[in-house]
Amino acid sequence: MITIALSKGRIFEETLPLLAAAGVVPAEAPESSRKLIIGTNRDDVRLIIVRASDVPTYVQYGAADLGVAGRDVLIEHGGAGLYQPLDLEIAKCRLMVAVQNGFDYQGAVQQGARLRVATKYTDQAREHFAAKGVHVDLIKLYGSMELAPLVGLADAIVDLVSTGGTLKANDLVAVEHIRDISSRLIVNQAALKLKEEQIQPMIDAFAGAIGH
Ligand SMILES: Nc1ncnc2c1ncn2[C@@H]1O[C@H](COP(=O)(O)OP(=O)(O)OP(=O)(O)O)[C@@H](O)[C@H]1O
Ligand SMILES: O=P(O)(O)OC[C@H]1O[C@H](OP(=O)(O)OP(=O)(O)O)[C@H](O)[C@@H]1O
Repeated sequence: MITIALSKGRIFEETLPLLAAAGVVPAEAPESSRKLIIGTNRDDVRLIIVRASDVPTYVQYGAADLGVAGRDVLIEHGGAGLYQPLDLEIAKCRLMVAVQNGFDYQGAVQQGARLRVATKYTDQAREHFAAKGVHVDLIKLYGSMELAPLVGLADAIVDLVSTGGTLKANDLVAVEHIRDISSRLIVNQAALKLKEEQIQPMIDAFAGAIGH
């Protein structure tokens, strides 16, 4: 049995065509089912539905053989025990620093001000500001980062931006680009050795589907 860990929403939807290329069709959609283990048309393949940030953990410990996770999540996780054979070029976005319209970010940085930064991505934020020599107090949040500057919780946020619609709707502007993000196929290193005959063809099918 091969177990693939996916999160609901964009990762599940954007992985569907890649699964199809490997001959795998889920028996149901996670949005319309409360089931966390979803069968497929193949007796030897099942999907488990977990939080996006939990996908690397399930694969690291071998509870799933394969998974799909954003680079944002993989960097925070650290990548221990994971083989990352493919950038799937799905769920593309950018990790950025943003502030409320009118906040003089460059001025604050030049004056050496200590900034309060709210984010879910504390490791990447810490590294980014340390490299710039900017002093920050990091405030860990788990979602809706865009709210923090509006209610005085933070001067800036570090969050994902795709269309820019969420920033715009909340009167925020992006001031720095940290990195481009896309999702990767991740594989448990031990599982790849033990189940190579089943897993390698799946990696090859995914690679073919994205034109590699
Ligand atoms: N607006 C976006 N456009 C494109 N890709 C995105 C966007 N937002 C997030 N992503 C990517 O998709 C991945 C999954 O995002 P999703 O919104 O499904 O989970 P999440 O809500 O960030 O995670 P969790 O449920 O663990 O809090 C992210 O890790 C990121 O790599
Ligand atoms: O630039 P945009 O196209 O507006 O996308 C950016 C938004 O997308 C992500 O949230 P998501 O839609 O995943 O919501 P969630 O994190 O609350 O699930 C991210 O955290 C931003 O809030």
